Amino acid sequence: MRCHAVVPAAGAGKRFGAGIPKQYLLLAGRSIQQHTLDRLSAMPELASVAVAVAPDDELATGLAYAQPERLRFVAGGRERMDSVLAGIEALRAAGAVDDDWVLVHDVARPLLRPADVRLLLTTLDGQAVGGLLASPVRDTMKRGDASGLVLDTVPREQLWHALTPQVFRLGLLRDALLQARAAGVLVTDEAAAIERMGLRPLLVAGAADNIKITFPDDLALAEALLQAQLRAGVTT
Ligand SMILES: Nc1ccn([C@@H]2O[C@H](COP(=O)(O)OP(=O)(O)OP(=O)(O)O)[C@@H](O)[C@H]2O)c(=O)n1
Ligand SMILES: C[C@](O)(CO)[C@H](O)COP(=O)(O)O
Repeated sequence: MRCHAVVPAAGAGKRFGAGIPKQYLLLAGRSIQQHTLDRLSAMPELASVAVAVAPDDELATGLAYAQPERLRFVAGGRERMDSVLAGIEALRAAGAVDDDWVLVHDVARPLLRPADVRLLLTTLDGQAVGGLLASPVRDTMKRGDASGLVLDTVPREQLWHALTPQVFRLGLLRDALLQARAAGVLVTDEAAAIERMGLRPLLVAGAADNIKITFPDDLALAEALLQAQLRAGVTT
């Protein structure tokens, strides 16, 4: 299966509130962005890597990456789905075709295990629709109202945390995202756009340490998880 990667990396990190986009914060001495892009570009299973950065981003191309020749930086968009579409268009302009697979992975998830990428790609090879890494919900889930009072308890059986990568055929994903955008629907992951078409992506259980750095306390957690990954030898 010929597979390319798109890395949405154009976010502002508002929930983190660092004053700079969170992907440029340091994790064990290197930026979150460098960790994520180095892990993806080291994977021969990925034919190319398109990175969608903010149009006014002046940091991305000045950083030292392990394999910079594998990275193609393009201007992202106002929403995550716009950035993913921009990455897809860049892949198409470089020769990718509708039947190729595209793997979409958040730059804010630097602890992605290469073994999980291989598991996802192997599991999906031969699948019709595509799918995503996910992690089963462990806690009891509550829905709260605006004042923080419990509205109800959400049955957690068959509930998953959607992670990334999410992998679909390039043409199908492009159509799905364009249709969602045309309908004014803001999807927060690629699978939701595919689901809008009446299709059912496959959930593939991945490591729970594939966290998305979103809030300040996620950075210390990521530091600890990275050290555990290094000790376990699961970063390559
Ligand atoms: N217009 C956007 C918005 C988000 N992203 C990317 O989508 C991923 C997941 O988004 P999120 O964690 O929400 O990142 P931010 O949008 O930066 O965070 P916030 O919502 O707190 O501003 C991130 O890698 C982010 O860089 C993107 O490429 N383009
Ligand atoms: C794609 C994603 O990481 C799956 O959980 C998530 O939807 C991104 O959401 P965000 O609001 O853009 O961080």
